[in-house]
Amino acid sequence: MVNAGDAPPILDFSAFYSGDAHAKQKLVDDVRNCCLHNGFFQITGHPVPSELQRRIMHWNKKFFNLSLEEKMKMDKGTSNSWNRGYELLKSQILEEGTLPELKEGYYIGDEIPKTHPYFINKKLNSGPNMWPSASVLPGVEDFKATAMAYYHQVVALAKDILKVLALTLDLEESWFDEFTTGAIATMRLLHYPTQPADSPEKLTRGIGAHTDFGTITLLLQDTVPGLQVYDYATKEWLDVAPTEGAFVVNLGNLMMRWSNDKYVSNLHRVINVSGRERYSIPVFFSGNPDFVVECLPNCRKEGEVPKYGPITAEQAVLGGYADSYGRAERFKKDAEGKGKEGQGVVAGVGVAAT
Ligand SMILES: O=C(O)CCC(=O)C(=O)O
Ligand SMILES: [Fe+2]
Repeated sequence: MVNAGDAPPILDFSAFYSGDAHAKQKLVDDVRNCCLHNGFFQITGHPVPSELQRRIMHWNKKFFNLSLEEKMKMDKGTSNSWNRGYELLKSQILEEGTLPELKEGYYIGDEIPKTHPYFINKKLNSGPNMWPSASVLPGVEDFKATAMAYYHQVVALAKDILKVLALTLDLEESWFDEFTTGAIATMRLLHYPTQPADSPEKLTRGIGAHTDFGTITLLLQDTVPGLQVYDYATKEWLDVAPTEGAFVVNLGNLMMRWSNDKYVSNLHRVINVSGRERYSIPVFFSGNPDFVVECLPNCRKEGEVPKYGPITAEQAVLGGYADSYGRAERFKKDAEGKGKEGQGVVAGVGVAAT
């Protein structure tokens, strides 16, 4: 059981592959409890090799060590229109009323050539990745190979987690297979610099309180803490402790909507007061962009009308994008107008992410 005030539990996902029906059922029951509670859990015992996790984290750090000038050549705002590449520090405000976020990012996805129907039809985040050149980042070929191997393994794991989610709803394990075929997922390398000592404590965020847009998110943290999940019952922020080799799994807004709000896409945030640089890597699994999401079976009572109408996965995910970036733009304009940074009070929370 997960109770109010409990941090997300660490579940051993090897039960899914073990052939031990009892252990597998226990895993399904534990995952269901988490989905009903706050939509967060951690998993160990998954098939993604720890060596691959270490290598991608190593490249994460090396990437952000590049000069700002080099990173800006891959700027995701100006170098392409399909949301790949570098995102400058302070580009987002996910929590209304807080300061632009102390994080920089780098977006990677499936390597989609310009001849691919997803590129031609401008599907969500679809196109070629933006990589640094070898003269700028020696060993970049290894970075690419590591990033893509990692990406594909995590996407495969996301599909296995969706099999478990199907079982939590008493559906066939294969229930999400059509949705996961041709799925889009986006990974972002993240770097949270140390928070300057003089930054206003109440307004400073690595990433402001938000919920994720997609279906599920699989997050790798390094050893530096900072991620917190909101607990509505106790009105407290719970630390999600970095656990070696583990993925933090959380449900996104698409899954909450799909389940008729039975399952929870929960608020979370990062505040890096550790005095150390923090690195993390979320992979946001959106699903097949054209799949029509409509109240899942076993998520409403007989005869009850679903809360939400049908929507494609792509539309559901796109819905939140504009909000968070628009907010950062408005903030900058406002600050320029007032001639200084740091106006505003913490008011409400954003429903946004990637
Ligand atoms: O860096 C983290 O620990 C969390 C990142 C996150 O919540 C996000 O990118 O949506
Ligand atoms: Fe998030």
